[in-house]
Amino acid sequence: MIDAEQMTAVLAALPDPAFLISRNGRYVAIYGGQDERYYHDGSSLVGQYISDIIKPDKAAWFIATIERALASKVLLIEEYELSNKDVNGLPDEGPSEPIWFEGRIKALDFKIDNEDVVLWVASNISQRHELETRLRAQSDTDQLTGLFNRRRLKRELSYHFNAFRRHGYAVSLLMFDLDHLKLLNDTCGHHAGDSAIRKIAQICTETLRQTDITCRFGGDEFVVVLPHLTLEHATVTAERIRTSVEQALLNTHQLHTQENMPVSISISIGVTQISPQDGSYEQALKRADSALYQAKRGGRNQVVTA
Ligand SMILES: Nc1nc2c(ncn2[C@@H]2O[C@H](COP(=O)(O)OP(=O)(O)OP(=O)(O)O)[C@@H](O)[C@H]2O)c(=O)[nH]1
Repeated sequence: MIDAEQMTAVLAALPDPAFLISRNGRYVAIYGGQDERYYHDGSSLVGQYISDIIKPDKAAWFIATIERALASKVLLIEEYELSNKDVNGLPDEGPSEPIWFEGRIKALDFKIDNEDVVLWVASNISQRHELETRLRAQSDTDQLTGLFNRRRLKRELSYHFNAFRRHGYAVSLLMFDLDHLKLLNDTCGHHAGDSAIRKIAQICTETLRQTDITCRFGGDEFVVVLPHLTLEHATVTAERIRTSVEQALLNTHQLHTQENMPVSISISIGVTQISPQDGSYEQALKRADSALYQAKRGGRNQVVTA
């Protein structure tokens, strides 16, 4: 049988810190979590109250989570970020960066010092969290340009379409496509085509606001979502992008049509605004696509509004 002394040693050896915390946020006890590569020594917390040592917004979340665990009696699993700078009195020894924790919180079915208590095990998941963040960013990003990809565009469009319906703010869309990219590829090679695509992405990033959402829709097609921009202003923005591209790519390559007419790389743009008649964002996208088609038919290197 394990004796009391051994039990104390077992609790001290727990790889992750395990806190006993009362309903009103008092640290009743702490066991384990003694590896300074992963954790700060929390022994100074015992007897102190969360509300006295943790910043108010985070403290409120801890107390609400404890209440939830006590009310539900089920195991709660929560992810949160905490730095030793967020907690008064913790030593500097330990990780220098904020830590991402997975908290596993369970109500105990007995009281300590006449108070309801939860067991809160806090595991350092910073490495896993960083990997997840990186993978999520990669799965949303177009590799050639670093812009958002089509998958992320759908999420953004869905969000702004719903926000438009709820709050009624203007949301405009640009859809544009390079002119004569096939000719550029065929004449100067695929690398030249790639670098034209990248240049256009760079112009968008430099021209647009941080809150605008630029995506490579596929191939040589791009979509930009412009929240809080009316059709009129979106058209001005589209024209600005078109002229910037025209100036940046003018005469960069000697291209000629089959009829030996000189051509330069430019973009054609369709512009539209989400309207109350749209049943889905796809309808607005289709409208932008039709406007883009009109721009191509009208001779390319132009903006058409729908
Ligand atoms: N270099 C390069 N070319 C691409 C990429 N994605 C698509 N393309 C090429 O872009 C061309 C797009 O086709 P279109 O839009 O019909 O051709 P276009 O010459 O731009 O003609 P217009 O749009 O009518 O002006 C195709 O030749 C594709 O192979 C890419 O990532 N890099």
